[in-house]
Amino acid sequence: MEAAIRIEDLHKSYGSTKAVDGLSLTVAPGQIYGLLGPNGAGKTTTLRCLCTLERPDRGWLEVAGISVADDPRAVRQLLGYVAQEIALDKILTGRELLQLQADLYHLSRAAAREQIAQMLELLDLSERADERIKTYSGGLMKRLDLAAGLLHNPKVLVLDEPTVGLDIQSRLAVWNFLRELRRRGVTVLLTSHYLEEIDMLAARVAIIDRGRLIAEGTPEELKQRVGGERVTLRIREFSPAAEAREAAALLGALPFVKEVIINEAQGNALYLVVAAADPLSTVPTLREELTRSGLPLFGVALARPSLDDVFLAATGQTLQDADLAVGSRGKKKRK
Ligand SMILES: Nc1ncnc2c1ncn2[C@@H]1O[C@H](COP(=O)(O)OP(=O)(O)OP(=O)(O)O)[C@@H](O)[C@H]1O
Repeated sequence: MEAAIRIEDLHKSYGSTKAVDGLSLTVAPGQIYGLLGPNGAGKTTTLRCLCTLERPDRGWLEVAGISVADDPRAVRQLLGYVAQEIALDKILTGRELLQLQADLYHLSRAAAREQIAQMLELLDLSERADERIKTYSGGLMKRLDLAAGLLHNPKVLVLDEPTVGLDIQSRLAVWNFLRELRRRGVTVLLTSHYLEEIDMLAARVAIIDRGRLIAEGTPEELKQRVGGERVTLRIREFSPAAEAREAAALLGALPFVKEVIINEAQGNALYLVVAAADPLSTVPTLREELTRSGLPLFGVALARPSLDDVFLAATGQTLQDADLAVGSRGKKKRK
């Protein structure tokens, strides 16, 4: 079957910043595909290259078998793109904005009326459709933005952080909307910071960091690949690095400990992957081992593997920590 989206060896730099560094991925038709990664990982740049808004330095991009470089107009017809920032004319009512969008896409009057009614319904906007956009909450604006992106019935919908900063009611509306699109066979490529969201909605996920693919598969596969139960130990609230290394070597030698990762961003907490049916049963042994070497134990937490563990296993930090690290380095704003 022909892929809905094919990205091969995509490269894009801004000056000395490598935003995307050799990314490849394939999205099957009708699939919801998640791109997960911290701030600055290159997600938006990838989407913008795919949607003809940015020219790649190198690489091959294809939508439903059509080359983005060779036939950008045809690709734009097939695609719907909803950017992270909302740019709506707030003087208009929701319905007027959708009508304007329908005119831009040259929809017939009848088709426009039907599509607009459907989209308003789908995104739970009908009640507010005839009020001016300036009276809408952020969540309502985002939903209207999504409706506008879908008006021309694209086969492939590209969404950049569709739920970031939304209240829970709007997030639920967007999730229901995505599930409905899946039912209708629309291919969706979406980025998110929210691990649970991708875990719940996406058939496959690509985890990217610094412009590179670090893991790809179904959420289940990825979680199984990192395997094991998780035990997070804090020796102290903030442990010196040398002490954390000593404890890691000590605990790493225990037969049921498969892996130890030191999380610098979390006060050198130790993330242990343990082979035990009940991870709680390992805690007394871990504690004894620390006590024997004169080390204290500040805190313990247990968890099943999550997509964040996939990121942690590959990069040595959690997604949230990676976001904070980028935040503190300062991120250039898109013009
Ligand atoms: N127009 C631009 N000019 C200069 N640098 C840019 C531009 N666009 C992106 N970058 C840089 O490229 C890198 C990747 O940015 P990008 O926005 O693609 O990441 P992202 O994963 O989408 O992050 P976020 O989740 O914050 O949107 C970052 O270092 C960013 O500062």
